[in-house]
Amino acid sequence: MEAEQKGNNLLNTPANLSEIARELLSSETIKRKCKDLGLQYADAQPLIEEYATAVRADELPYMRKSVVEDAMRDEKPIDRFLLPGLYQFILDTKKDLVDAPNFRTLMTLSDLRTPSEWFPQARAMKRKIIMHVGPTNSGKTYSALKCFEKAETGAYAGPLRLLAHDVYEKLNNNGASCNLLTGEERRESDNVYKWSCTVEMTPLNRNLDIAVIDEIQMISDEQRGWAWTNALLGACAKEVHLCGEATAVPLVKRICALMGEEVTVHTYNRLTPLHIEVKGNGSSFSNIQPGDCVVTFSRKNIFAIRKKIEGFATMKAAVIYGSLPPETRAEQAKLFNDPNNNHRILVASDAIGMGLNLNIRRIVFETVSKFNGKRTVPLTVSQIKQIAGRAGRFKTQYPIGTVSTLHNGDMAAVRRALGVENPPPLPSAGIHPSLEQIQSLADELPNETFAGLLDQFEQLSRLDGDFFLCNLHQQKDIANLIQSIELSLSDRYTLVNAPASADEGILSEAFVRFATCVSTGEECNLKDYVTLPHAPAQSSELLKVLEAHHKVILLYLWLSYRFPSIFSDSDTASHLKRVCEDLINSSLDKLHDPRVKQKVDSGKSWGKKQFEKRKTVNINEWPSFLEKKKNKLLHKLEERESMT
Ligand SMILES: Nc1ncnc2c1ncn2[C@@H]1O[C@H](COP(=O)(O)OP(=O)(O)OP(=O)(O)O)[C@@H](O)[C@H]1O
Repeated sequence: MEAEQKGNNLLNTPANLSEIARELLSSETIKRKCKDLGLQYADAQPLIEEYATAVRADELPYMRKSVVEDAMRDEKPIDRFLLPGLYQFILDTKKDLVDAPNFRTLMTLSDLRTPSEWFPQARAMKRKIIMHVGPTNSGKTYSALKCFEKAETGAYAGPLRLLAHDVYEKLNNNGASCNLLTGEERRESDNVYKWSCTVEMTPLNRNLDIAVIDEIQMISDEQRGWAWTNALLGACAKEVHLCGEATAVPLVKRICALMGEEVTVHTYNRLTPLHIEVKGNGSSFSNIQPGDCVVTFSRKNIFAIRKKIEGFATMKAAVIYGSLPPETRAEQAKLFNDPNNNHRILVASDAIGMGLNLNIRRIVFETVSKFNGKRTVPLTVSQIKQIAGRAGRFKTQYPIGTVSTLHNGDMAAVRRALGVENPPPLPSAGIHPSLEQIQSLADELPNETFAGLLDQFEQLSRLDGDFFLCNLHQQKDIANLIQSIELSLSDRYTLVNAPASADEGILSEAFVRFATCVSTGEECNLKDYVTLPHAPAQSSELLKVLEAHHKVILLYLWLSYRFPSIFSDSDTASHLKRVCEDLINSSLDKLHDPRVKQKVDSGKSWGKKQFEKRKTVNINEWPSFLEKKKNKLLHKLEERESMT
């Protein structure tokens, strides 16, 4: 199915713009949609050609040539991508041809060309927009946070729970009281009017002195960009400070111009020098030294590289990757940063790019390409800069950063990327359907499933060139997963936007059960769904299971704030979260044990086999499963002893 999907994407993605008319004319989706509109295909063909010509000539404000080229580079199925623009084109040029009765209503409902009007409270204010832009380690966030600290009321919005916690703790330690607001956790005190939040949780309805929106370049993120767009458009603050890459400046200026707001830009330079080595490390880990961070992009590679490095060095290596809970990442960062600890080396993915203070002497890229979900592609200039920039942090043990690669042949790509002065500006900002928009669509299309409504929304939505509709794949997958469960539209909307994915076994199983509790209104006890083992995981596969349990616990906590009477046991959930994090930490430590590593790598470990079987075992059965396994091993030992 997945292969088929990939195949289709490639088939529907032309190599260059001159081929789009041909692609549109041969598209089954376009043929079907013309029929839905009551358009004879013979009438539609010349229109499609005219539309393709207008796109190529960059004449359509709602379908800019640069945005189409970006979509082609990302291998998006171009017929579906161009469809909303085609609707608009037909409506503008030949509306008499269209006779589908509810087409016009649907088009009005999915008119997303003026997102700034969605936030009237913010539009009624006179806001100052101040951008702090510069490379990693240039002190831009530091400056914005100083203003936040001094303000009476305000919000900091960051991309990660870890960052929100960091700012919350820093401010409270400095005597500037601050609340914490993330999807999974709220710590609020009376008479405290400053919030440190994850960006999705930014309090948009409060009048504030200041809002700091961190990592503003994420406004173009395919999945989460909408949260930055909403924060930028909707923050009711007298001063809105935006920190991030300079690539965001033109887009932010265009969006602010729509609102009649001026933007002041402060540019920062790196606070510490960044030295690029002359050649790579000859494909060998023998030269890895204290303070080095080896960067690679798969979890499997991270563990394999750690094993190799520990084979050469007497030191241990800490590890950081995306699916580790942020708390564990912070714990591993602490081990690495502590000069008195033996974890003097770090093996990490690009998860180090944001949110962690790391005392890195040298970044060593093990590879300069990364799998993008479809295929392996070279790292972008921005990715290389962001990762390399983590070396050499101001006022730390290593004030001069160094960058290198494992393989000599990769040095040229790194040198080239770091030499790019002005990477291409961001093309557009993400947006996301609101509950009200989906509700109106559902009123028009009462027989449509929720995933079908999202599909319709994607196909009908009309945007201008500065905005794009964020990827709704994850939401559609969850919507399909829970389609058979009876739920109100607003509960379904909440659930599909939960921070979870439908393709992770343990998590999706728990998701269905949680959604069932929402449907029946029955109280949900987390202990019925998560039973943690008593001992750390002994293989990286079992560690993965623990990571999945951590996600289930986080999902419960997230739901406990949306459906408090159903997911009411947040104390137990918080307790289990800590236990799970401790287990993950000690598992990472256990995996240093050479005996265990050997077993894992030969693929014959006790842990791996157990995991294979565990795929069909309910998580509640883990302890008894372990017990059975232990008895079996004891029995084998007894047998062996009796033979000798
Ligand atoms: N004026 C300053 N005085 C003391 N420390 C500073 C100052 N400016 C920056 N720093 C410290 O330097 C480090 C980098 O600053 P900051 O996090 O603001 O950089 P940044 O440009 O936002 O980079 P990143 O994207 O990596 O967060 C931080 O540890 C910060 O506390």
